[in-house]
Amino acid sequence: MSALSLLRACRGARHLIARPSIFNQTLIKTDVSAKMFSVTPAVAMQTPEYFKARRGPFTPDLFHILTAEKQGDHKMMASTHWKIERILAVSMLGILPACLFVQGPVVDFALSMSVLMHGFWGVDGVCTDYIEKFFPPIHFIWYCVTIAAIASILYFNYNDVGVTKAISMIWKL
Ligand code: HEM
Repeated sequence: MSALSLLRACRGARHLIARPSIFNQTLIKTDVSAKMFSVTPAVAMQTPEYFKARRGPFTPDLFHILTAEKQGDHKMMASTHWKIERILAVSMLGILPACLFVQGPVVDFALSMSVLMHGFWGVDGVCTDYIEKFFPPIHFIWYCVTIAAIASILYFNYNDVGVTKAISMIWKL
């Protein structure tokens, strides 16, 4: 019964697609309401400069000069970086379940590095998109945290049971 009602509702909505004039009217209405509720230039001017979206061109700061960013001297194309991130994410689909069945130094290393690098790039992107503007040293802090995490996990893998064994030990508790 409910399926029938849904079909009827869809049939009723078909005229919306068949009659573009409906959309024109909607557009006109939207335009009117946009004018009614639009922010007046006086109010817009009150928005502090600091909170406005940055569109560039950017003045390179020390961090970008050191990393040769934004000077036409990129070490890697952004698209190549994007592809590497996705290849890693897809390979994690195999690495994570593999840890359930195989344990040892190779899997320990693969699991640690893939999760760390994936997490690093993920949070780094979040920092660039949302935090850097309000707190510029965030990348420096995040790099330090990541280096410390990599050093700690490698130390644990070489000098202790390794991450896969540790996870299975915790699981057995
Ligand atoms: C097999 C497991 C996983 C797969 C296939 C996967 C896949 C992905 C993909 C494709 C993205 C990019 C999304 C986008 O750009 O819109 C992403 C983002 C992210 N992932 Fe994973 N991921 C996995 C596990 C993990 C784990 C274990 C962590 C934690 C260390 C993690 C942390 C993140 C973070 C922080 C982001 C960025 C989120 C954002 O941009 O809002 N992921 N993941």
